[in-house]
Amino acid sequence: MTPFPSPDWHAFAAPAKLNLFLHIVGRRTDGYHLLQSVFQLIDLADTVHMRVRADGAVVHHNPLPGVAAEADLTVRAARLLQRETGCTLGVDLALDKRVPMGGGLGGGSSDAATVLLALNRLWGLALPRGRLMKLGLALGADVPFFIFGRNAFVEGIGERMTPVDTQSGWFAIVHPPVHVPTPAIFAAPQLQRATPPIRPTAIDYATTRNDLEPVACALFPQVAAARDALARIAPARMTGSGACLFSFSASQTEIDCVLSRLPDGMAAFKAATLDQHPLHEFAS
Ligand SMILES: C[C@@](CO)(OP(=O)(O)O)[C@H](O)COP(=O)(O)OP(=O)(O)OC[C@H]1O[C@@H](n2ccc(N)nc2=O)[C@H](O)[C@@H]1O
Ligand SMILES: Nc1ncnc2c1ncn2[C@@H]1O[C@H](COP(=O)(O)OP(=O)(O)O)[C@@H](O)[C@H]1O
Repeated sequence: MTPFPSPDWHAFAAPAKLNLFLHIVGRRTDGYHLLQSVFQLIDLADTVHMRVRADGAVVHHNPLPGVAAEADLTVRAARLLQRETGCTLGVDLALDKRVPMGGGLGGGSSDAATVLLALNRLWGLALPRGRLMKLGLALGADVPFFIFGRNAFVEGIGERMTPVDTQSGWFAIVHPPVHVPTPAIFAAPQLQRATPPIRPTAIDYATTRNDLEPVACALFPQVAAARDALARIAPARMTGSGACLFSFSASQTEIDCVLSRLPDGMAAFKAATLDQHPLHEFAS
């Protein structure tokens, strides 16, 4: 449902992602960690509502609790695009937030990517996809993936992409009641930082893992408890730097069964794989 039912407003999806595995394979001289990961788009999505303004203003109509309008990645993405292109148009923004924040599901990055892709069209900029991806990296390491718009083997800090075919299916996603700060996970002395690099490949759950998971579980008992609860029922893995955990199956019935067996009161939901970002055609 659009909060602003008017023909001038347009609604765009911003899907979440899961990291099917995440290996830390090294560190850059600036301290940022080099990763290898398969990023999977899922059908859980925010909706970003936008209306073009002629006066150049960027106005956020419903800021998120705890995130000032100017700090919101949607506003930052629109302003970055104005600076880079000299575009004199502006935009009204409103968000239907469905992707849990700080869950390792990339919701904020996806909102930013959707703004870049949609304004590329609404402002008539026609920037190539590669240029939008470079711009996006300045907003967050996950943004280039969403602009790339296909499931991918991702390297570097998130800027190198190889498309991969992933298996279609369903996820049970458990959301422990804790905010995991990404910097604390990357700064932990016990983090495994030298996993041998692998070649871009289809996901093999048996030979891959999330290197950030043992650290998040050690520092945040709620993550460990949720992982253990899910792992008692089905294979469980953390996404990103946490806090969410997931389990995959090609069978929706099996995932419904997993969800029904979780302990009462544990926040969890179902999501399906996506093959492609809904706005993939907005850049070429
Ligand atoms: C690990 C991932 C996988 O998708 O996790 P999620 O954010 O989805 O959980 C991302 O790459 C997260 O990247 P990004 O979202 O940019 O991380 P930020 O919160 O900006 O990073 C906070 C801090 O973590 C450290 N950091 C982050 C990413 C990285 N590749 N190496 C790092 O060392 C840096 O110290 C950075 O200042
Ligand atoms: N539009 C947005 N949606 C979500 N978070 C945002 C947004 N803009 C800025 N943020 C900030 O980014 C942080 C990380 O958000 P999110 O992308 O949801 O998590 P993660 O990086 O764990 O996947 C939030 O805690 C919030 O402070």
